[in-house]
Amino acid sequence: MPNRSSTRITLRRPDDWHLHLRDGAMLRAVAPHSARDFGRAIVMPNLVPPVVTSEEAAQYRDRIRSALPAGSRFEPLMTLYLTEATEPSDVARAYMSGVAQAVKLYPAGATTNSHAGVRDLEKVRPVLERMAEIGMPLCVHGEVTDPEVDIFDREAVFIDRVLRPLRRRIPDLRIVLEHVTTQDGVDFVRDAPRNLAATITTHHLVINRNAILAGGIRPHYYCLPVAKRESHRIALVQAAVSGDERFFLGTDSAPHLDSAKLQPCGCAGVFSAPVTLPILAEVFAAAGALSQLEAFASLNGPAFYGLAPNEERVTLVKGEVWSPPASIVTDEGPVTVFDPGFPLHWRVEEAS
Ligand SMILES: NC(=O)N[C@@H](CC(=O)O)C(=O)O
Ligand SMILES: [Zn+2]
Ligand SMILES: [Zn+2]
Repeated sequence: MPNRSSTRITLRRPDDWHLHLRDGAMLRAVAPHSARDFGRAIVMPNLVPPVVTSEEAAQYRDRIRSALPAGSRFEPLMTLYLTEATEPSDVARAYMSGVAQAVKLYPAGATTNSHAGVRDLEKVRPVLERMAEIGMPLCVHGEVTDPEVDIFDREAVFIDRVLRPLRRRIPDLRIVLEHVTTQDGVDFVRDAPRNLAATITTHHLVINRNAILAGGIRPHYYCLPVAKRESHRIALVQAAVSGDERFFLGTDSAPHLDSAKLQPCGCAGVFSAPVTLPILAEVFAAAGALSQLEAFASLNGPAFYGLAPNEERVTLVKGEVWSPPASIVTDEGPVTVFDPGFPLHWRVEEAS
């Protein structure tokens, strides 16, 4: 058990329940960073073109495995990108055969590579009903795309316009509200039955919207859903450290080349995989809740997905302040690593 006052904590190896690994050169550059610290990850399907069918998911899983360091035991858990043409039978086959653990709902236009997503939820109702029957989770990017809705309100409006009606129509559907960013989202999950959960990212536990906009514009803090005001960040920290099994880590580590972020219209995404565990240790320690880190990062996620926690352990050690690399290199250029804006004392102890 993690010891509250100690300078070392040992946990079951954490998993990442929302991760973007991309493909090609980017995949090869980022996969080892997740594989070093995490046991498993739910891998997002928003490639170009997206990972829609069970066959595409199986092929993508092979490409991920080939990008892992030799001997790595990291396990990619695959998701299918829900389109209005998705076949219920293909989804069920992917789940039953273990090729995919979940289906991902992107409202068309809500985020990076979401244009092939869903415009009319009625069209995918047969898929969702089938998923409810077999217990397959639906991961949801929870933002409306209505341009009339203020970007800071898109999650709260999505909950009222889309999630509440969906819960009434298909109450048995298991849902993960991905990268929850608001008090509204936290309350919605807390008040719901146990078949609804939420992931919380590393960066939304650390930054509020000032990080993006105050004192100069900082594209590396721009992601979707966009960070909200401080009271929402505090609500997320409280949910994460509460031990409530419906909240668990999904880093949403979403690498983009610096050349794509640093544009007049830069893309959304924060790359946090290499620094997530040290940052989480700081956040949980500051909240006096190091003892809850294992529940958030290593236990609650597998419980929701019906999997056992990892047998392996990792140890985090508190010591001198250290500086993580500001960026990583890929064959196509650098990718900036999330800077939490505070010093890091914790490190993952290297296996001896
Ligand atoms: N979170 C982001 O800002 N971006 C993600 C997409 C997503 O998770 O919405 C990406 O793929 O870049
Ligand atoms: Zn998303
Ligand atoms: Zn994401």
